[in-house]
Amino acid sequence: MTSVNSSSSRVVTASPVVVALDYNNRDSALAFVDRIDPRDCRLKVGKEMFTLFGPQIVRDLQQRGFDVFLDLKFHDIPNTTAHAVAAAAELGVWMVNVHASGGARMMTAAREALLPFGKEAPLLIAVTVLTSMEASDLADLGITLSPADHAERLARLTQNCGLDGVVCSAQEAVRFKRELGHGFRLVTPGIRPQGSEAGDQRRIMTPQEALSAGVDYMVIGRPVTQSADPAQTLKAINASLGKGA
Ligand SMILES: O=C(O)c1cc(=O)[nH]c(=O)n1[C@@H]1O[C@H](COP(=O)(O)O)[C@@H](O)[C@H]1O
Repeated sequence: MTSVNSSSSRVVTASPVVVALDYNNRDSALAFVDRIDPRDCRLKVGKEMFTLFGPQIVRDLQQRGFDVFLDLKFHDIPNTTAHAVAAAAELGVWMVNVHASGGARMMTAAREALLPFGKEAPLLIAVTVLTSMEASDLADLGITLSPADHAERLARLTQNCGLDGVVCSAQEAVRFKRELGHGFRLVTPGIRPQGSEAGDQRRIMTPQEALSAGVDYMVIGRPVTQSADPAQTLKAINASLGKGA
């Protein structure tokens, strides 16, 4: 089920897939994007591409009809973070994120910065514990909770600050949906379609497992970007989820 937003070329997709565009070459990134359909996924632009190519790469993707998740994981004093989030909203991105460990005042300032944008405001989510971190990394920071317990603590803080959801591990999805309610969005990396390489991801789930666990948006990078036929790979993932275009 798809519809085109009449005010722009933006296409609204029913797919929960967000393709991570991790490219260091603009032409390669756009060549990939031109092979896929905005009815089949949204796109994530992270620190590498945004640092190399700036806001124009976001506009280039939007002009092709894609919703963009601007994954810059802001973490700063409340005033600076609020202005950065407002700048992302000015750019018209679909989703933007901050680090929950920036604390309640920072997250509240970020949320309040989006109020003037009304219904046009991007979804505002927070990163809990990066999937690359394990208990010993948290212990180095003086945090004695397990990664899952610390992630839940940060997710609760995020919810109390009125944000829309969190980035977390798909392994935490069942617990978070139970504890935080259905409306609180969960965005998860570490998703691998059956038969694709895990690469450096450790605790992986298939798209179907992630959907069953309650994940709202699944970030998938290399299994799609390095596929010989990315459009077909995306269609197969969406079909496996019952979310075909
Ligand atoms: O914030 C992220 O997107 C992110 C958080 C995290 O904890 N783990 C993680 O893998 N990611 C990102 O998710 C994407 C996963 O890409 P693939 O491993 O290629 O599917 C990459 O852009 C990662 O930077």
